Amino acid sequence: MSESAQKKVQQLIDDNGVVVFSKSYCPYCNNTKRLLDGYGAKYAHYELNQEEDGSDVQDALLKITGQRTVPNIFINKQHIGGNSDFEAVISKGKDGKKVEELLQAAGAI
Ligand SMILES: N[C@@H](CCC(=O)N[C@@H](CS)C(=O)NCC(=O)O)C(=O)O
Repeated sequence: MSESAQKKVQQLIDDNGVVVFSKSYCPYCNNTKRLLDGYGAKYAHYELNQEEDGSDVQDALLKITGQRTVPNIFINKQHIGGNSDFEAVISKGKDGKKVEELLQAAGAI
């Protein structure tokens, strides 16, 4: 597992209020982006199928989050999970906060 890929992942998480590790052809990823767009949220996305280090980054994500599938979503440096996890946050909130509050705290809206 590449140490630089792990650093890349951490940097993207640290530098962006919301980050979506994604694959451009993935319908779940597109749904997550559509939902974020619906809130008018700013987010970074890293398309693993379009980056040379995409498979190293995917391995790093597995190590860091225990999740290999995309989308792999972080809000305010907190791991959210995949699209279905994000949908659950939208309907139920997380740690007593609504999704809008989480996005606001992240500086995304
Ligand atoms: N339940 C997951 C499903 C995500 C999923 O199945 N993503 C596919 C791509 S569309 C995936 O990551 N496949 C493995 C891979 O691309 O390495 C979610 O809601 O995010």
